[in-house]
Amino acid sequence: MNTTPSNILVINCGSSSIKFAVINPASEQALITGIAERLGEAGAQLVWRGSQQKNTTALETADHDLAMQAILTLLAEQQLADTLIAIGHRVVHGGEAFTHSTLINKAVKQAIADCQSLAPLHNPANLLGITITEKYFSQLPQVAVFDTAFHQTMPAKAYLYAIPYRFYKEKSVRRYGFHGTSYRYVAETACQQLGIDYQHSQLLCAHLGNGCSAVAVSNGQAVDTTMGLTPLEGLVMGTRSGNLDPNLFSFLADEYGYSLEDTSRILNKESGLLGLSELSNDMRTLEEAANQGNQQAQLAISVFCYQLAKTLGGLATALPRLDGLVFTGGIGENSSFVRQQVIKQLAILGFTLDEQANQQHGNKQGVITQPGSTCALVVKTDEELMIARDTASLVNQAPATPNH
Ligand SMILES: Nc1ncnc2c1ncn2[C@@H]1O[C@H](COP(=O)(O)OP(=O)(O)O)[C@@H](O)[C@H]1O
Ligand SMILES: CC(=O)OP(=O)(O)O
Ligand SMILES: [Mg+2]
Repeated sequence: MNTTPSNILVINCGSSSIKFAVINPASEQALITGIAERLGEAGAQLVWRGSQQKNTTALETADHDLAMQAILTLLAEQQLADTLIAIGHRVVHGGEAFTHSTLINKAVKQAIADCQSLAPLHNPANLLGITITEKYFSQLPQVAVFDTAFHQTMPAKAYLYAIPYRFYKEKSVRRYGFHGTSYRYVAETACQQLGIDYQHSQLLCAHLGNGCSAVAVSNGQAVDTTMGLTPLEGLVMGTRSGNLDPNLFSFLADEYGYSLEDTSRILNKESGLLGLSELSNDMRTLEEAANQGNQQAQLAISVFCYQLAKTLGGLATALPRLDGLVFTGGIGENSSFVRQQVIKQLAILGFTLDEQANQQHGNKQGVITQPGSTCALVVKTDEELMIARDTASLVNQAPATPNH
């Protein structure tokens, strides 16, 4: 094994999980990937994969701190701890302060903390991940890679809400957009696959995971997107409602006596596919139930697909032409049914599905439309690789000592 330190530890710290990967930036290979999940509950566990099969270790009721210790022990056992040169973190909300990834110092941590209320499901956990890794890897530089950064090229007509302008001037209330790290990766990869120049490409990309969003990318720059001030706006998601009438807050207050907090929780955690189906936030579970005749599961999927197609149609107006529609994220990469429904609904944009290719690309990359159709394709996202690339490039330019 090459013992010269050269690898990047990538951390995506969520509210109940820590996803991690060790990636060699030269070969772009992941040497280990894993997740410490169900943190804070009974049944917390560490699931990881090196060069061989999947391994699972029970963590009892570990919190984030204990989980990080377990990850560190694992990396030491796998002889990877001493090969690290830096740590890259996914940070969901960077506000207007960050247009690119950045080395983490005190001021950066403060700026991330300042955005906590704008991404309450994500930023507090991301910051916790940074604080904990600083404790265990105090000698290593750390980098923050923001979901919002890619969208900072949007023009004002796309990012402003039609509310009194002072809210933008005083508190930066605007549309930010998320999943930018995924979009940078899939948009570039799609262009490579289609043999077109990224800097002169016109793309729509839909990242459909637990959170779902879409973006219009013109000449390599984001020009409009669906998520907003927070990751609640836009498409129907696993547990998030996406777009609705903001008067719902006062309606539910009058009718049910719900506080702002109650309705906010409902819209973020109890809505979307879960709320409509009253069964699950997981598309796989819903597709199985729908196939067995569960009508609410069928309804939830049809709302998801219709709203997605309608929104993509709207986003297409931000582009002068359309070179490709990219599906990515767990649903985008795996659900041939969702892709089929969306492409059919978008016939007006010149899409004709290749049914066989769509089925075959169940879990692969490739074009899923017929020759002569507007192109749609599946690209497997790799946010971890993007984070490793950004981290390696910032660390290579930076002074050796971190500035915590
Ligand atoms: N084979 C599949 N068919 C349909 N949906 C799938 C399939 N595999 C994964 N998914 C869905 O992908 C979603 C999770 O996406 P993922 O990108 O892994 O989430 P996260 O945002 O947490 O990273 C879930 O709704 C899951 O059901
Ligand atoms: C911003 C966002 O929704 O992220 P995720 O899909 O990881 O929940
Ligand atoms: Mg994801």
